[in-house]
Amino acid sequence: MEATSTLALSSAPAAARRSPAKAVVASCHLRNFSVPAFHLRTVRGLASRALSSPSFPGWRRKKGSGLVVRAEMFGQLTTGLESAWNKLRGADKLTKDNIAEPMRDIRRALLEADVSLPVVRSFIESVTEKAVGTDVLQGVQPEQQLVKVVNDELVQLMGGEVSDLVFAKSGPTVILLAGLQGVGKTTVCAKLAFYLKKMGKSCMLIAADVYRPAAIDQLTILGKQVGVPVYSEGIEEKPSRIAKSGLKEAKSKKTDVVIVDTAGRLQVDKAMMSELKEVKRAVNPTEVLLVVDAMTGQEAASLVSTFNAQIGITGAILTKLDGDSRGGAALSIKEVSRKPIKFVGRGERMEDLEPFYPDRMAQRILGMGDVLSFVEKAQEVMHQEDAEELQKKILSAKFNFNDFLKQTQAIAQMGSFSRIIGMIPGMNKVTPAQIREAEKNLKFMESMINVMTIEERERPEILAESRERRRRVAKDSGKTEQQVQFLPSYLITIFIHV
Ligand SMILES: Nc1nc2c(ncn2[C@@H]2O[C@H](COP(=O)(O)OP(=O)(O)OP(=O)(O)O)[C@@H](O)[C@H]2O)c(=O)[nH]1
Repeated sequence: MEATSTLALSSAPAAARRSPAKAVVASCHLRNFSVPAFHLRTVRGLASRALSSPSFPGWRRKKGSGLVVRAEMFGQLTTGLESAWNKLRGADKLTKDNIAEPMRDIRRALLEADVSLPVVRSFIESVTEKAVGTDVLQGVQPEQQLVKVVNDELVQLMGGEVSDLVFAKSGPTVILLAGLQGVGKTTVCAKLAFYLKKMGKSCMLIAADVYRPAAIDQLTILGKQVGVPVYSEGIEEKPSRIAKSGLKEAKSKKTDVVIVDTAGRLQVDKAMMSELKEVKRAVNPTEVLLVVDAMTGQEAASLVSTFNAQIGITGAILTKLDGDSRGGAALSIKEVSRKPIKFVGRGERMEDLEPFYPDRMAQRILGMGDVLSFVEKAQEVMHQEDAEELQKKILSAKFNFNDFLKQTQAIAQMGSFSRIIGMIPGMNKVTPAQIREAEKNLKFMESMINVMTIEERERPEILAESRERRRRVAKDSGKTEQQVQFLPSYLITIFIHV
């Protein structure tokens, strides 16, 4: 089954102007509607800019199809998993037999994503065991049920809960960063300081990478950029001594958090490990975090294991996730090394470091917002036949004002607008202010529709043809004629194909 739900977004051009997320989503769907060229150009122009903005890493124009875009972070894995769900279409429950083929697809998708083989094996075993014999929820299709099991297992695989930074009970919290060359360690130092500053902590960076003078300069520049002092003694002193003196200074200044940048090597070697051990002994860190590059796939997971075995670490920071279309590192690290991913880097800007949320990551891998809850909610308030009828109407461009009202009423029954927006893929960047604005716009549109005749509601085109009708609607609803004129084009509907 293809459960389709629609959400009418009012004033798409205005909303798109404020939010790149809306611009992109609206532009994806605009092509199905007859909207005035003026609006089309506005939204497409905005979407085009949004696509090149850092908020949309991995989003691309699809060749030859205008502005239709899709998220490519983990895109390969997402596509692979989709083929598994598709194979279950039409089934009425999950059985050992009918999930065999979808499970093969999932296995292949995970291996192609560069997830390590033992992890894939245990994952498949656990999903199969949980999927077969689970009672399919009332109103949820078997393929949805499998998505839910896979989602839950992915969350577990990536550690279940968010793994927060640990802070020292007294004195400065010391975070020691380690990692191979070029993985983004120095950048992470500054990003982390920026993040902690936003939490209200005072920070100091210590430049203990003495082999690459440029690293000290880089840290100094980044420190300035984020407004955090950088302690350095040049390249003559031993890293452990620099770290120790830096910590002493941080203590005297009552700094909350000290972040130590260490030297990277091209590969793991004895000298690097013994130097790290020495620095660790000198500053007794609260957190030892290994910075790994997401693009190295399962190799990143084995590096975390190696560093943990040799120096003892508390977690990992996964950088360059914005360029990772496979996902093997994010999926393998916890399972292989038993150490959690604490943060992920998703771009070069200082803002592009965030805590690692296994649940959000799983949803992203599955290419969905909180789709399952959305489907459950939608099915509570919308009959299957209605949904299919509506889908046909939309596809044949016969969506009228009555359908629109029916949809807004169904949406109102599903809960608050903000909660529903949060469940929709791609809409998680919409702010509360934008949601309030959308709610206001919906009411604005409803007030115009409420004063229309039955015929006008059923055939929006007669409004477009008759100035007299538009004037009457404007007068009765207290709006301007121009606002009524644009009403049909505001009915830009977002499809959610589940
Ligand atoms: N796209 C993207 N680039 C990143 C990310 N993190 C770091 N980079 C870039 O990766 C490059 C290397 O980062 P550095 O911070 O210099 O790496 P390093 O590990 O300190 O390197 P060494 O000092 O040589 O060991 C820089 O160009 C960063 O801007 C990220 O999350 N996404």
